[in-house]
Amino acid sequence: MIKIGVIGCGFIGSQICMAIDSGLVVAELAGIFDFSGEKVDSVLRELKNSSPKKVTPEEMAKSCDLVIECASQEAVLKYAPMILENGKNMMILSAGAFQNPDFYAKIQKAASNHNCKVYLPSGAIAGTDGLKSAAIAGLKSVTVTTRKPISGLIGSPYLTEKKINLTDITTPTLLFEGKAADAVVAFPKNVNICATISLCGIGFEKTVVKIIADPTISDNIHELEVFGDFGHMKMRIENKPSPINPKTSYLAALSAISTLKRITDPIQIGV
Ligand SMILES: NC(=O)C1=CN([C@@H]2O[C@H](COP(=O)(O)OP(=O)(O)OC[C@H]3O[C@@H](n4cnc5c(N)ncnc54)[C@H](OP(=O)(O)O)[C@@H]3O)[C@@H](O)[C@H]2O)C=CC1
Ligand SMILES: O=C([O-])CC(=O)C(=O)O
Repeated sequence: MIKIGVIGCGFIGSQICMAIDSGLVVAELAGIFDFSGEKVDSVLRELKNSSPKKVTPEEMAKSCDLVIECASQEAVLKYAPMILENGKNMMILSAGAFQNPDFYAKIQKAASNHNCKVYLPSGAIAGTDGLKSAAIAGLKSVTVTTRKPISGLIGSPYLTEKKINLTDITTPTLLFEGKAADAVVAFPKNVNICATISLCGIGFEKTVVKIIADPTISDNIHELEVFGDFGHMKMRIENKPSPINPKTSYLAALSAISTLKRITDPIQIGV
């Protein structure tokens, strides 16, 4: 059975651990890690059938077959090269780390040299299948518009930098419009989806991102609009936020679990 290590025991990490523990994903939960010992202990208390070890990412890189990052872009930068150089596969949720082209190239080289795979789930969006197919023929434009309630945007570095006080916002307000490369740095915990879209489509420099703070909604709403030789595509998704981390949509955790099932299931269905 494939041995899994999980870095990050917040919303997505805990959902992944529970999916393995319940048998929904047939794998061994071998190791878990988080900055916070309390979050690790909280996951351990929930588990009924698994007894993962509390280990460091360095130890996971030796003892696990697949390490799942569901922590932060910093965690990807810090641990992904080392894990791949140990010949271990990875799943990465904090896809915004790939906005740095040198880092992307480093990861590509490490995975290729060590014969391992890096899986990026579609996360909190839909439409990556169509976008990837459309990109083969050439794309004219890709635009992502993200609307989040105030609670889902708190703490973003861009707000501090621009001295934007979210409590002053009483109507839907465009906070950011620019390229995906800047969006994933300005809102590192909010628009990792834009990194995934960039990688499937026309890249971080050409993908246009709009981020709207909307005090009138309770869902995380993402819209994708693509023009290209294939035609025109529109996708809109209204995501329920996680009850424990309102920045993150429930679908992001489900997508990670679905990707894990695709990796571990002997029968592959669909894309
Ligand atoms: N690809 C996609 O579509 C999506 C990606 N995401 C991204 O996935 C990641 C996980 O999301 P979620 O579970 O909701 O996040 P949470 O904040 O709920 O959990 C992340 C946990 O990882 C910890 N952590 C962060 N950095 C490190 C590190 N370097 N080493 C060890 N632990 C670390 C955090 O600690 P602390 O709180 O102390 O920082 C926290 O306990 C985030 O980066 C998020 O932005 C989320 C939604 C969609
Ligand atoms: O979960 C979401 O709605 C999107 C998100 O936070 C991200 O892409 O980082």
